[in-house]
Amino acid sequence: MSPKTLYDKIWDAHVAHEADDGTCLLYIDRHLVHEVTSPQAFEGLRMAGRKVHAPDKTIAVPDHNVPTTEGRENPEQMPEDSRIQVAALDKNAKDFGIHYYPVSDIRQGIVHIVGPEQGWTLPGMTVVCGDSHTATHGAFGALAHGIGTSEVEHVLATQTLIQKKSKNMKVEITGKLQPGVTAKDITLAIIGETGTAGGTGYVIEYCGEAIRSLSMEGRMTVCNMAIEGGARAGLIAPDETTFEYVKGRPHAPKGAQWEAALNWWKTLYSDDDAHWDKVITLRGEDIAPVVTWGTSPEDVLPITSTVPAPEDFQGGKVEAARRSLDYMGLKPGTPLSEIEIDTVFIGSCTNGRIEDLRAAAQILKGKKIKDGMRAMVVPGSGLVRAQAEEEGLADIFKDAGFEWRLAGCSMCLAMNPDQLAPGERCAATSNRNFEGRQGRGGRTHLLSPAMAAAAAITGRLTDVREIMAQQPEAMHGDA
Ligand SMILES: CC(C)[C@H](C(=O)O)[C@@H](O)C(=O)O
Ligand code: SF4
Repeated sequence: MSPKTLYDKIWDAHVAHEADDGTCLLYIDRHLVHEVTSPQAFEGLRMAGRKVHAPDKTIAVPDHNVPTTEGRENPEQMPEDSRIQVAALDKNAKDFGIHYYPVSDIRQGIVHIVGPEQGWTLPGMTVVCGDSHTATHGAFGALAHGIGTSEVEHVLATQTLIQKKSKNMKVEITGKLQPGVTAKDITLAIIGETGTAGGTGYVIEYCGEAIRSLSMEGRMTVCNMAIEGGARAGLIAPDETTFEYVKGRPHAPKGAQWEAALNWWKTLYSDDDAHWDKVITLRGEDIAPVVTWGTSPEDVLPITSTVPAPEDFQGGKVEAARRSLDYMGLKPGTPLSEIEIDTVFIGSCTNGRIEDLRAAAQILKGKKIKDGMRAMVVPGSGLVRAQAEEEGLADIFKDAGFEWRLAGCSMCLAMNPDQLAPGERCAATSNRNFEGRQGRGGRTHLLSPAMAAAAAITGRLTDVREIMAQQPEAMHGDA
């Protein structure tokens, strides 16, 4: 048998039919659904008089539009278009008999946090959702990617998807990370290296010692941004860390089925002599805590750098940088650590998990946010929120001056009441920083939860290691 990559193995295990031109019909194991990209798909089924083919493999949760303040069960809290989408999901979930976590359910949250948390996402699966950050689930060694609304309808109706195979790309992060450097810094640093188009046409497998040593939360952060690097999906081969995380989750296999699943999962790795179409290697030791300065995730630099000048770039990027700097209101040569911010957002499917909250709280413990700062923590799910309360993290945030919100996409995108006003500048743990992403005229700097916490304290983009130096015990933490 010829050697295969992990992607090849999962792909081959799911091909139901292959046409002469290489187009395949793939079987889909899990279909995640949210309120924004599903209404027309369900409407299509209704019009055709069809059912959902595999309701037991279809999981829905409202997340993008929902307010994150108390009392949100009251539909009056939402603008009309959001209210219509959430009400449609409520009705569709009931009418079509799919799994559903309404806002009143403690398990509600961002779809990419809920899926893994509930054990819906498992190694070796194909996972799709009408959402580009479905890549997150690749952290389990699942082939996971976003689909469009017409494909949502196709998967609902048939539990299959028409796909062409992508090429194989390996991104290896060798060695160990320096203190203060996190999964978010890794994933931003990779995009800084490859650009937002570097992964176009590929499925990326992340590997190497620095990736292996990440928790599942960290691995999800890395895979979450595969799409920002242009890739179809990101993958990490499952290992003991994965199995440990999955074991005992509500929808994970149990007993003899667990043993059988584990036997298969242990075969899910890229063979030594597998063929790679593209390989990128970074040294873990070389990665610094980073922030973005522009309006693309590839506009990333170590926090110790200065704002670049358009002339530092070549080709089309010169004009793009000029426009970015103009929109961001930044002057070339300004130290990044002198950029003042007025808003801090900790949350999103990139960094809204328990470990992210722990990392931020570790920096904030016993400290206050800068006067006048608007700072919010939006846990990725109701269960993350409950756990953070139990661990005392919520109190650390609240004592520091943060708002402690209910779960949802929130300020990651401006589709709900949590938005930036024009000209406001936000340190955000989310994954996109394009113009208007967090509100019209809003300015976004992407960074890790620990870096966001540091910025909240000082009121400017800040090297988290400065704060860590004042609290020596943190230097040895894994945050
Ligand atoms: C609304 C949804 C379709 C969108 C996506 O696909 O990514 C959103 O989640 C985002 O992050 O921009
Ligand atoms: S948290 Fe942000 S990136 Fe993630 S699904 Fe929601 S809007 Fe998209």
